[in-house]
Parts: sequence; C-alpha cells; structure tokens
Amino acid sequence: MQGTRKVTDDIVWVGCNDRRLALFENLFPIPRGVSYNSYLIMDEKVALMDTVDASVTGQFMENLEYVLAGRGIDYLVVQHMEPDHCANIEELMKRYPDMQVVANTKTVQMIHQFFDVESDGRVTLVKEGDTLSTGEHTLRFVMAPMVHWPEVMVTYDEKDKILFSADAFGTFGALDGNIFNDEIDFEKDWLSEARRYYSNIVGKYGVQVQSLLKKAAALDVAMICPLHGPVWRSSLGFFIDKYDKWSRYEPEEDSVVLIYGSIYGHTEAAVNSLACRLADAGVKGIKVYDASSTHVSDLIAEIFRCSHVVLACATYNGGIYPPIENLLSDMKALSVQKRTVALMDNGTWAPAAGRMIVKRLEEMKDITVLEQLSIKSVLREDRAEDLETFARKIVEAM
Ligand SMILES: Cc1cc2nc3c(=O)[nH]c(=O)nc-3n(C[C@H](O)[C@H](O)[C@H](O)COP(=O)(O)O)c2cc1C
Repeated sequence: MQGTRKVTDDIVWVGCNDRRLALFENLFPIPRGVSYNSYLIMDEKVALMDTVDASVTGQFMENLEYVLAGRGIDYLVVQHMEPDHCANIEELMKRYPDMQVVANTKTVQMIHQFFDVESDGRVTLVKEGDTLSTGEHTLRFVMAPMVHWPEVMVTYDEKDKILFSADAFGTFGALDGNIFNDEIDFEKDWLSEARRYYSNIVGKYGVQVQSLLKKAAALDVAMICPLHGPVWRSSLGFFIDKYDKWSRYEPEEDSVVLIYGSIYGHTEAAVNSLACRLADAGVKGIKVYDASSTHVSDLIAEIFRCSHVVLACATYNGGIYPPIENLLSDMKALSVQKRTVALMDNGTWAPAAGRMIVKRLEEMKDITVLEQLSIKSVLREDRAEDLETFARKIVEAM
C-alpha cells in the first residue's frame, strides 16, 4: 500500500520511514527512526529527486508505481551518493531503460564504485549553475561539496522556488504522516534531534555549510525539501538561523552543560553540587550528563547548544576515563570550536585527567580553558569555598 504526500500540485513526497534501524551509519542511536525522503516531479517529463535506503526499497517502489500510474521516469537526479539515498539507482536503471541519470562527474565516478552498471548514454552530466527543464519546472544545480560528501549537489526548482537540499536541513526521526514543518511542533519535538543530526553528521563541515548558505541566500527559496526529516514550507528563517549558528560554531544559548565521567560516583556528586551553585547564580538551561550512559552524539549536540561546558573526569589508570576520552576525540573530529570549558578532575593517588584533558582541548580550535578544580577522591564541605569560587568564575565568564 502506498504512503505518499503531495508537496505541490505536481510534486509528491515518495519517501519512506525506517523505525527498525537501531543505529544510523551503524553508529548513532535513532530511537525515533529516520525518514529517507525522495520526491517525484510529475511534469511533462518526470524527474525523481534521489532514491532511498535499501531497507525500504519495497515500500519505495510501491510509492513510485502509485504516483507514476503507468508513466516512466525520465530523469533520476542524484544529489548524494551515500547509500541511504542512492541504494536504488541500479534497480531503477533496469526498470526504466530510457531514464537519464542526472549527476555531476564525482557522482558518476561513485555510481561506478557502488554499482556494476553501464552508464554510456544513460548520464546527463551537470555542473554548477546548469539547468534542466522538465516542462514547466526548471531545475538549477548548485554544487555543495562536503555537505556532507564531496559529490553533493542541491537543486533549485525555479517554478515552485523549492530547494532540494540533500542532507542539509535534515533531521533524525521518522515522519508520522505529518511531513510538513507546519504540521508538527518542530521546536518542541524535533529540534534536539535536528541538532544531534547536524552536529554529528554535518558538524565537521561548518565552512562548507556556510558557503552553501551563501549560495542559497541568493535564491528566492519558499520551500526546503531535505533528504531526512520534515519538509519546510513556512518559517524557513527559524531553521536557516539554526544552521547558520551551528555552522559558525556559535552556541545557541548562554548556558552550561556539565558532563562527567565517574567510576564510583564522587565526581558525579561534585558535579551535582556545582550545578546547584550555577542555578543559584541564575544560570538557566543547565544540563548534567553521565558520559558513561549518554551516547556521545547527544553530548556533542548539547555542546553545540551551550556556550559553556564543564568536563568532570576521574583519573583512570593514569589517564582520562574512557567515556570522556571518547568525547574529546569526537569533539576534535567534529571540529567543535568557540566554547569555554571548565574542568574538574578526580584521582585517589595521582589525579592526572585534568592536565591531560587540557592538552587535548589545546589541540582544538578556539577553546578557552577557564578553570580547573582538582578533587582527591571526595569533594567535602571543607572545600565549599573552592567550589563556590569555581562556580563564580564560570558565571563571570558567561
Ligand atoms: C581501574 C581504576 C584505575 C584508577 N586509576 C587511577 C589513577 O591512575 N590515578 C588516580 O589518582 N586515581 C585512579 N583511580 C581512582 C579514581 O580516579 C577514583 O575512582 C576517583 O578518585 C573517585 O572518583 P569517582 O567516585 O568519581 O570514581 C582509579 C580507579 C579505578 C577503578
């Protein structure tokens, strides 16, 4: 049975949801699933914007056949060669022998790497600024390398002012029938997953996202159709603003996220005491996370949200407790920048985690290390003043 939604009079969402997949990219937990969006433009010529993941091919083909109602596909526009979007290229080339694959040179190279297909006479090569008419619609191609693979391009539909934005403006989360942003409460129900998607999937490529945003600003965009998550047809500025902030590595909120790695709970207790003092000083939006039980992708997302970070860590075998070590690796890999970090470390005979974390933070760009509070096993009342001073310095830096 088909499950499709009309986006405009002649453009239809033919995407699919996966609520069974536990780990996106075999790495990121997706408790709310994910959508693989694909769009059919039913013009004089029929164009399909990307395909979907192999796991949902059956549903995708039903959706396509229903909307096509006996027509063929003239063009398959391949904006992104990541397998969650391109898995059906080979099958569609077989089913629709007259279909042209619309792609740039890098994409064609990847098609041959992923699929054993003969592309002679089957490819319409495009580059920056090229256009393709399907009748009433004119599609203009805009290259967006490294948002988030090198071959990525986005497509602007001049007729309906739609930006088909590939992975940009995507989010984790399956679509529950309500595929449009004005049918859901995005800020309440989707923003945190959108932030987690951005910061972990595209976060490393802030510079490239900025250059795509500049190109998009020159277009009159009325709707954004990404490859994951809701379609934007109102209040576009809200999400564009978030993308602008995230890609400049600017925090969304003046707030503090406290992340601890604690074996027996004493570092955790010190963090809880600190959180109370920060709250007493008027800090809002504080969040405390145990790095052992919180997925690192959530921690990264929270660091993207907050201006200030407290890392608290027990010393483990002369080094950094592994969950915090893992977080630091991810922060560097994802190019986290422009944050102020305060440190708490703990050790029973030779606390070392603090200075080792400082070294790791110094390898990152534009990270200010504010203050360090060292604990010997337990933070007791006799150090209340030290904790008070530590909290005050964080607040003063905000
Ligand atoms: C396997 C293991 C290795 C540890 N290695 C060190 C160490 O090298 N240096 C040190 O000062 N403390 C070390 N500790 C002590 C921890 O840092 C200790 O758990 C901490 O002082 C108390 O904080 P917590 O209750 O938050 O774990 C180690 C603890 C464990 C369980």
